[in-house]
Amino acid sequence: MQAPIRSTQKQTSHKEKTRRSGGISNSHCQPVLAESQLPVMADNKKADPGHVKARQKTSAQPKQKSLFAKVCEKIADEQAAATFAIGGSIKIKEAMEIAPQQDTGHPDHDTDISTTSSSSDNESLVTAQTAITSAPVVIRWDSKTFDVAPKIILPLTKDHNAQLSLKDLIQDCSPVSVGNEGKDVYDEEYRKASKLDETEFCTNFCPYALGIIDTIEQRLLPHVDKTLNGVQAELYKLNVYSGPSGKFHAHVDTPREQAQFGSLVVCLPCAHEAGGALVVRHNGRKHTFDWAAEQPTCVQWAAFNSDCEHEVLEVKSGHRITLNYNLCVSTGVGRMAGNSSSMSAAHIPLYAGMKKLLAYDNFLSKGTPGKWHIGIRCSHFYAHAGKKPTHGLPNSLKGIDMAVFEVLLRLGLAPTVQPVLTTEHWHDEEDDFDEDYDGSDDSQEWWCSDEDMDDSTDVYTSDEMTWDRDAGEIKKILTEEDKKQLADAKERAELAREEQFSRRKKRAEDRVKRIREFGKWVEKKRKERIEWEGKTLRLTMGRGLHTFKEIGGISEEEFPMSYWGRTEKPLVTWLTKRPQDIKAGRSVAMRYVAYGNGVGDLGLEYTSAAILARVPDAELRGLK
Ligand SMILES: O=C(O)CCC(=O)C(=O)O
Ligand SMILES: [Fe+2]
Repeated sequence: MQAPIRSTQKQTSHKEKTRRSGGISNSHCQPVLAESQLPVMADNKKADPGHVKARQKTSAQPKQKSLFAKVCEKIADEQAAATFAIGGSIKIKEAMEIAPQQDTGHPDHDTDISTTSSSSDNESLVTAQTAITSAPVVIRWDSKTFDVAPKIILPLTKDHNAQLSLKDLIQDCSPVSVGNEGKDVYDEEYRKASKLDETEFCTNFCPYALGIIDTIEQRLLPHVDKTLNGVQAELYKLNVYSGPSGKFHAHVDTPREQAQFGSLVVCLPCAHEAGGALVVRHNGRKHTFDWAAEQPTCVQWAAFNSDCEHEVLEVKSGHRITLNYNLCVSTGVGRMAGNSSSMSAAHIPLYAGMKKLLAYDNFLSKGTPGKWHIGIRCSHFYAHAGKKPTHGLPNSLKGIDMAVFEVLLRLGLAPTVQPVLTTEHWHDEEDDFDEDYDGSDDSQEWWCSDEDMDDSTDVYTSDEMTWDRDAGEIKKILTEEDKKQLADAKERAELAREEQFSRRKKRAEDRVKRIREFGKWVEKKRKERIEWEGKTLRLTMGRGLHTFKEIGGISEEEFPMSYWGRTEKPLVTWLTKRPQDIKAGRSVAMRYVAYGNGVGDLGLEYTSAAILARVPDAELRGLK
């Protein structure tokens, strides 16, 4: 078991957790980057770099600024509107239509033909709709009482045995603990539920066969050629939330695998009369899946990106029985990100806007060519450390983040995903400041301390004798000549010491001067942050992703330096605003991991990540 990273982190109170919800409800099936929403793409002809170049001499700067602002705005809009949770409902084939041996879980495709009359010409129109239905769901499980594995078929029939099988199932489930600082704890205030682990039951229910996984793939991972990747749903629990008080407080799922991008909850057809809604929140939006009403005639499901906060509201009565799956990206026959020959990134509206922006030869023209980067803060959080060196990123980028990545890749900007370690620090562009500079004005003191000086001579003298350092002994009583030579040596050493001292002093003074100038620069930049080219604030970025390392009792400030080492400091023009919530979100994710839905896997945590892309200078972009 791994120790929680940054054990100094405080736990969030339940109240605090539940307070952090937004109130805006959004359509959960909105496609990412809908064409109609991007103003800069409206005219294909204008998106052509040649046209742009010809026209830009006259009023390029204001146009470029406004295009830049539009692209930034577009990314923000898309991040705000991107799909983070979807759901659906599948009717159970009428019990009477099912022969006893038909509990295979394979779907039936019913053709439902309806006829409507056209009012204008009396012609009949026939529409056919294929609806998938599910067979009743069968669960067999390890009994604590019987040798033979009992089974339950949902929905329950009215007969007495069926009711008994529900009672047996509930009895054989164990109370669910939560992971808190590496220990299993039962905290019914936080989570009241019971469960069977995946090794204790089996079922005929198959989310692939019912089209659920296809839907998830299209809606939550809508980015690349489908032949190169897929969604893998891994069943890991059966949960029962029973009335009157079954619930699960707001939390973020513990990432169990690095390729995990989401969670799928399937609510089985078993009556729970009221309550038990699943509420999923992301970026101030929320989506509620209230399944009580349609029980028990349907299988209902919800899938969401697992870094989104979610909770199960209190079940008032009955039993809410769910199957829980981890959703992982499977790379199939090749790497996912960017490896698709039939890649659709060029059709993502953001692509045209970015391309047009790059066509301005003075876009990002300040600073050293070849060092320009653009950066986009990811909309989701990612598990950044695991036992394996491979992280699963960029392959497991979620929804809108993957769409942005694909666009940059397609534009030849070689994007990378890097962890954002802190948003607090500002760094100088070129200077390599000492790690131990503490930022205070009296820091000059360190350079004149005695310990700091090297011994510049290997002879220590007194009036009468000499100490030979190598031989380790007093050599002889000194003659007058010796004394003179030693006095000269002492003088030379003194001079060398003074020279060294003033060299160091000068270096330190320069450094302090640069720090002060940098401080002023930071202030200036802070003031002009709104300006489009003023977005060069520096985040501490991890160079890359690491294998997991246990670190206990270390503060958040110490953590990046001691764990990630010296961090890279590219000059980044951010296309996303400095997000207020990134730091809070990241902390929240860490707290939730300490008290999340998994036990014993506290070594993993979420962090915020950013997509950085290097922008070649104009010549290499083919503009000069
Ligand atoms: O049952 C649900 O709706 C959600 C359960 C959940 O959040 C979990 O098991 O982590
Ligand atoms: Fe959860």
